[in-house]
Amino acid sequence: MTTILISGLGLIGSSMARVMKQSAAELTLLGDDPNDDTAQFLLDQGIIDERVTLLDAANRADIILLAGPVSVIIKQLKQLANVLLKPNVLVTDVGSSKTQVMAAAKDLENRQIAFMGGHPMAGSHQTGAHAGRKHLFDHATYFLVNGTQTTAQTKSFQALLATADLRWTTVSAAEHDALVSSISHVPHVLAANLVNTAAQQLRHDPVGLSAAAGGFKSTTRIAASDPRMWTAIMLSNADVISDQLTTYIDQLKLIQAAIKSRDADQIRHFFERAKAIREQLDHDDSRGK
Ligand SMILES: NC(=O)C1=CN([C@@H]2O[C@H](COP(=O)(O)OP(=O)(O)OC[C@H]3O[C@@H](n4cnc5c(N)ncnc54)[C@H](O)[C@@H]3O)[C@@H](O)[C@H]2O)C=CC1
Ligand SMILES: O=C(O)C(=O)Cc1ccc(O)cc1
Repeated sequence: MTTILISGLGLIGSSMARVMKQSAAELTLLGDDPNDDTAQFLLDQGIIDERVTLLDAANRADIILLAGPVSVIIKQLKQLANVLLKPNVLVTDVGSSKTQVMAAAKDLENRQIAFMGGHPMAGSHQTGAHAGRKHLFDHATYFLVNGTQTTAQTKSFQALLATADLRWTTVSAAEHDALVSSISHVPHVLAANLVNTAAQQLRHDPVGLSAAAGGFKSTTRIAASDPRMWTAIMLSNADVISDQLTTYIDQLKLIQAAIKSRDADQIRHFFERAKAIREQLDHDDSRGK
């Protein structure tokens, strides 16, 4: 019997619980979340077996999965370094940035407790346990950042998520944070900025945003994500995101200059390049790469 303790039972934590419940292993799933409705909902659904608090129940767990906001994960890693744990426990997380998380795990690792950084590259702009589902992570990339875990611990964690058919990808924390800044963190800033800027420009227009077609809506879907979660992500990867925004602003100025000077070749080249790359992404997805 394997005992798993998940702290943070929102979209990601509850979806991880749902996937693990389908695994072949005999599991006891302990869940920690300050939200009473969330915990009761997951107990009623049979998704968790028992509601606990992280620090009280930590010594019962074979695997501890931290799935709260990044700021909470960082605090919890420091707290876990001061409580009694099973000697072979694996502590892991799902946070959207990794450098600060790996640094926060150092005290735990110094106590010979295994930690492995993790990040599933699937989710939604929705939050909370009701939005969670067992197919949320199907075929997604799942980043792992090696800490002090053994190969056997990595394999037993991967086996718990086998039904999701994940693309396991091991990277360093710095590689992870640069890559994910490009494909997730900066796009979130841009989506929110598109919405805020359009709303500001259209504030006196009686039709305004209500006329938006699918393009505006699909480009900005993620602007409806949880502001508190995204503030924690921004703060945890601030230098990388800020540097990439500088590059982004430089690129924006180049296309602005091309539009202003009516440079049709440069404008067309700009769109041709993006179209080819974007179509390749769809092509790769459809082939399950
Ligand atoms: N939303 C997404 O699409 C993805 C999010 N992530 C990461 O997963 C983590 C969770 O995100 P979501 O599930 O989307 O957020 P969520 O808002 O749906 O869930 C977070 C949960 O953590 C709980 N929580 C807050 N403080 C806590 C504490 N002190 N102790 C225990 N639980 C606490 C909340 O009550 C809530 O149920 C974040 O670190 C996020 O960066 C990773 C991949 C995708
Ligand atoms: O809603 C979407 O499409 C996302 O991009 C979800 C997401 C949010 C945060 C992550 O760290 C990873 C994935």
